[in-house]
Amino acid sequence: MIQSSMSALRPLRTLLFGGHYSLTRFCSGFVSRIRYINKLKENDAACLSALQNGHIFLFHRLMPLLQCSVPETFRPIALSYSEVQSVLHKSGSDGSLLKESILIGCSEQNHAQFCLDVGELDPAAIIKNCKGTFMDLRKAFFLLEGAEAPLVAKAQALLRWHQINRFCGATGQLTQRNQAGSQRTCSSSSIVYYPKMSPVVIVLVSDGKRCLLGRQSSFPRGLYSALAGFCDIGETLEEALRREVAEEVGLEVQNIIYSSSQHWPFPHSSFMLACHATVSPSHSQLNVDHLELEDARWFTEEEITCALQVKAPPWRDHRPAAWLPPKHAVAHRLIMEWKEQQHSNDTE
Ligand SMILES: NC(=O)C1=CN([C@@H]2O[C@H](COP(=O)(O)OP(=O)(O)OC[C@H]3O[C@@H](n4cnc5c(N)ncnc54)[C@H](O)[C@@H]3O)[C@@H](O)[C@H]2O)C=CC1
Ligand SMILES: [Mg+2]
Repeated sequence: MIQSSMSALRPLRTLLFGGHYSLTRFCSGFVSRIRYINKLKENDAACLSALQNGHIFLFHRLMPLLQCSVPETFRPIALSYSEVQSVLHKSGSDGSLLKESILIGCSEQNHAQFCLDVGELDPAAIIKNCKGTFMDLRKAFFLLEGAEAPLVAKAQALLRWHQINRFCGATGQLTQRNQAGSQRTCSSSSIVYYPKMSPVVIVLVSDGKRCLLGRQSSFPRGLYSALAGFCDIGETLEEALRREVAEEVGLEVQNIIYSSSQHWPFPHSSFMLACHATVSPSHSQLNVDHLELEDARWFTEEEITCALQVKAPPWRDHRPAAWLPPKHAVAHRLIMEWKEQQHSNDTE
C-alpha cells in the first residue's frame, strides 16, 4: 500500500493555511499565471503577441545558452524578442525562426517564457553576441542554480519532442504545431499529439542503517544513484517498484513510502515517481543483475556524507570512491531525506 509522506505535504499546507492574507496573495498571482498560460496554449494570436513581449531562452542542438553568474554557477539567459531578432540577424538569419519559439511558462513578473533551438545557425556567433555558452544539459545540471533547472529541463524536453514528432504515426503525413507548441496535429487524420512523459519509479531502499545505491556502466565514473526503472504498461507504481528492485538487485522491498515526483528530461522525458522502501537487515544480501547494473552496494551514513562532499562532476585527476546525483535530481532529494531520517533516529 502506498502512503503519503506528510513531510512532503507540509510546505503546501503552510502556504495554503498559513493565513488569509498570504492565501489570497498566493492564489491571485498563481491562478492568474496558470490561466494566462492556458489561454496562450489555446489562442495562437495571443501566444504570438505574448512572444513579442516575452522572455526567450536559446538552445543550440538541445544545449541551453547559459551565463556564468558567480564562479561555477550558471544561469540560463532570458532574452527579449528584439534581442533575439538582433542575434538572429547578426548570425545571418532573417528572424522568421523566432515564430518557432515554444511556450514553457510564465515568470512571477508575468512575462511569458519561451524557448527556441537555433541549431541551424553558427553557435560561435551567438555565443559572442550573448556572452554565454551552450552547455550539455547533463553537465549543466551540476552547475545550474535554483529554480531555473526545471524550466530548462522542460524546455529541452519540449524542443526534443517537437524534433522527433514531425510526422503522424498513423498516416506518415507531416504534423503541424500550434503557436504555443503544446500540441501537434496531423492535417490528414486530425489526430492530435501531446508531449508525453514515461513514468519511471525511483526508490531509495534502506535496511535501517544503510541505503542502497547502484550504477550503470554508462554513468560517469564513480557516480551512484537510487535504483530506477521504467513502469511496464498496466503496472501500478508499487508493482513497478517491487519488480525493478527484484530484477536489479534480487531483493523484496516492504514499506513503500511516496516522497515526491519530478520531470526528468533524459532520455526522452520521464515522470520520476520517487519513493523510500525498506528491507529487513536479515534479507539485505544483494544479487545484482550485471546486465542492468555495473554495481550496487549498501552505503553507510558516513559514506553518504563523504560522497555528498565531492564537488561534482569530479575532476579527472580526482577519482573519489563515490559521488552522487546533482541537487536538481530527485535521487539527491531521496538521499537527503534518508540522511535526515537517520539523524532524527539517532537523536530519538
Ligand atoms: N532524476 C533522477 O534522480 C534519476 C533519474 N533516472 C532516470 O531514470 C530513467 C530510468 O532508469 P533506468 O535504470 O535506465 O531504467 P530501467 O532499469 O527500466 O532500464 C532501462 C531499459 O528499460 C527499457 N525501457 C522500458 N521502457 C522504456 C521507456 N519508456 N523508455 C526507455 N527505455 C525503456 C530499455 O530497454 C532501457 O534500456 C533513466 O532514464 C534515468 O535518466 C535515474 C536515476 C536518477
Ligand atoms: Mg534501472
